[in-house]
Amino acid sequence: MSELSGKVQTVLGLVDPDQLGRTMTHEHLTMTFACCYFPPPQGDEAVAENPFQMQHMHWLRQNPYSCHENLLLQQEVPAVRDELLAYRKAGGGTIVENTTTGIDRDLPTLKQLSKDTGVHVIAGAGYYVDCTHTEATKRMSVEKLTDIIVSEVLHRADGTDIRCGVIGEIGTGWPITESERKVLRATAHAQTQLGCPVIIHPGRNPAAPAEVLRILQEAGGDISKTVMSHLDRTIFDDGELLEFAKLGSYLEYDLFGTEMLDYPYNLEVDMPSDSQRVKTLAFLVKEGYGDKVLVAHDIHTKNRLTKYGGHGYSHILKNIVPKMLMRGISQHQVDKILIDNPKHWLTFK
Ligand SMILES: CC(=O)NCCS(=O)(=O)O
Repeated sequence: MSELSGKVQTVLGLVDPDQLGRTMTHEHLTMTFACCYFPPPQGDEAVAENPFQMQHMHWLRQNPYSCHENLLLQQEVPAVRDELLAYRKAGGGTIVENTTTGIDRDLPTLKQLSKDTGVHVIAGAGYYVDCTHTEATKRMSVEKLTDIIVSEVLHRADGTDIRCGVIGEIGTGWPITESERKVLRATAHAQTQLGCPVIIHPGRNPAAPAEVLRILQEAGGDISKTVMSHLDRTIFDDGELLEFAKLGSYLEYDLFGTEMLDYPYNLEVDMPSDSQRVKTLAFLVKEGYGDKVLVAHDIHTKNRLTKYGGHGYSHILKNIVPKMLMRGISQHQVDKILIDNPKHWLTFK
């Protein structure tokens, strides 16, 4: 049995799973999203250049990816530190920080933030989507990728003495590219060796989540210890959602706080409101999937920080939990979603 077995690995070391408390399973504390810049609507170029003014906040909420500066969350460490202190005060205990290679993972900063605030932070191993893979990454064999991912969890990552506690978010697009397929196979092989949690960013197509699980399963991955992220912008039909849920992964609704009319990466998508997200959680609980649901905000742009009038990392604890209770999700079930399910997922086998 490895020293990781039965434990959770944070950036400050191993902890007992019961220490985690309320956990957001998909956040970013420092990263760049420059890879996913989307040009502003015609005529809005001037706003995009200088958007951090009161009168532009609505524009920024509707067009978060159309302003270069908004994509540089790594410039906001002091604000994020304040947010984490507020998160603790609101009853939060742990954050899974999903920044992987390709979007500027910064482990020393994560370690310092955890030390400064007392929030447990769990870092992610592996690679984001294809457009962030370097030529060297694209040339690697599955075996080489597996060795790197295993080493980021078992030994250290990015030349630091810090170890990752989950694999992911592993980025995939739609269709899934050859390089992303290799990373998925490496993820499954590493998970087999380590017995560790895995978390996936699927492409923006309803078929994408199941296809990712198929690739992982074929490579020996443990689907019951895998989280499918971003379901709120990926699967919309209740029947399709139940079909997907049957495959056995965790079901993550992690865009709480994001309300926008036109989702630029796929205009077919109608981004749900927070009320609609809560309704879907209640549906999944009623259908017997209460042990599989996870929630988060996936903060990855500046405008979502409270400093800029955003909802911040405490939005779920402060605003969504009361709404869940109001819509008939029991306190016991809320505790499962916030405490028990993350704990079981994050504990090494
Ligand atoms: C950082 C990240 O991957 N966020 C997801 C954004 S998306 O629009 O839901 O794909």
